[in-house]
Amino acid sequence: MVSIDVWNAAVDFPIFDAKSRSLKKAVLGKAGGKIGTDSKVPVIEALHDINMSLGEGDRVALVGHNGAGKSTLLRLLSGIYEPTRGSARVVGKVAPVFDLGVGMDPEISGYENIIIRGLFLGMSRKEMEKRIDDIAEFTELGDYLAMPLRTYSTGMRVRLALGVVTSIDPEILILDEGIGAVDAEFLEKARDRLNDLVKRSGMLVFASHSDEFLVELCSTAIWMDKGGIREEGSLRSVLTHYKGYDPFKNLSDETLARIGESRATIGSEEGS
Ligand SMILES: Nc1ncnc2c1ncn2[C@@H]1O[C@H](COP(=O)(O)OP(=O)(O)OP(=O)(O)O)[C@@H](O)[C@H]1O
Repeated sequence: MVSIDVWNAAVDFPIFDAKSRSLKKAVLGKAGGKIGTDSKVPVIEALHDINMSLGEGDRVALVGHNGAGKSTLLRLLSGIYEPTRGSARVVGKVAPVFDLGVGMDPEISGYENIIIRGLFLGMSRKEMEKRIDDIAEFTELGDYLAMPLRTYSTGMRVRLALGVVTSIDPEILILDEGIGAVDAEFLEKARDRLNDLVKRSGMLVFASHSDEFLVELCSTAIWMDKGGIREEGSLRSVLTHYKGYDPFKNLSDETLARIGESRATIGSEEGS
């Protein structure tokens, strides 16, 4: 069973080369965490007072303005950052997907990169070798897979990376929104694979600004604001409060049917 528990966690970034004199006059902007100037070195409070408890089957969306702390929280949950204060316990193997291109080498072939990227995401070489034909077919890259990655266009790299990411069996899948950058046509093709990936994984935490993606993949949401958790609950109600309107109302009938939602207002849920 997978689980993530976070108790009163905070993540600070001390900034050693900032001009603290001008910082003291600054007012708190809309984007970004609080910049503390009490100590000699200015400190960005990227996260504060984070408490959360996630379990098997959770599909959690992280939403919030630029600089609200979504990526920092994902890195905390992946074990890349240690909390400055408080603690975090993660049970399960984490596959962090922050940047589809991370872990790829321009000098080796597409085939070799498939294996390397799979290893980076916690798979074994044998497991990746079993999947390689399926990934190759999905990418539609043909003979290019034998060429060095540096000969690929950006879109071709994304196809390869998405092929690998959607082939793994993660216990805990941590996704940052880079995936939104993929072209629409290929995304349509990747959608079912992404959905299968999420179904196979024990837990998903996904930060994105794209409603379309969030409604496809997530059921609950956490709204991050200035480094803290402002609201948590069902995806539909949190998105409605965050956006000021119900984004589910704009979805096509086909999408609503696929995710098992109705066009009805969320009034009843609000009252519960
Ligand atoms: N490595 C770092 N060094 C210093 N400050 C950082 C670092 N990473 C993030 N921050 C700060 O932490 C705060 C939260 O940033 P974070 O990247 O987590 O936000 P986000 O919600 O993911 O934003 P976006 O939607 O723009 O990607 C911001 O104020 C940012 O300036």
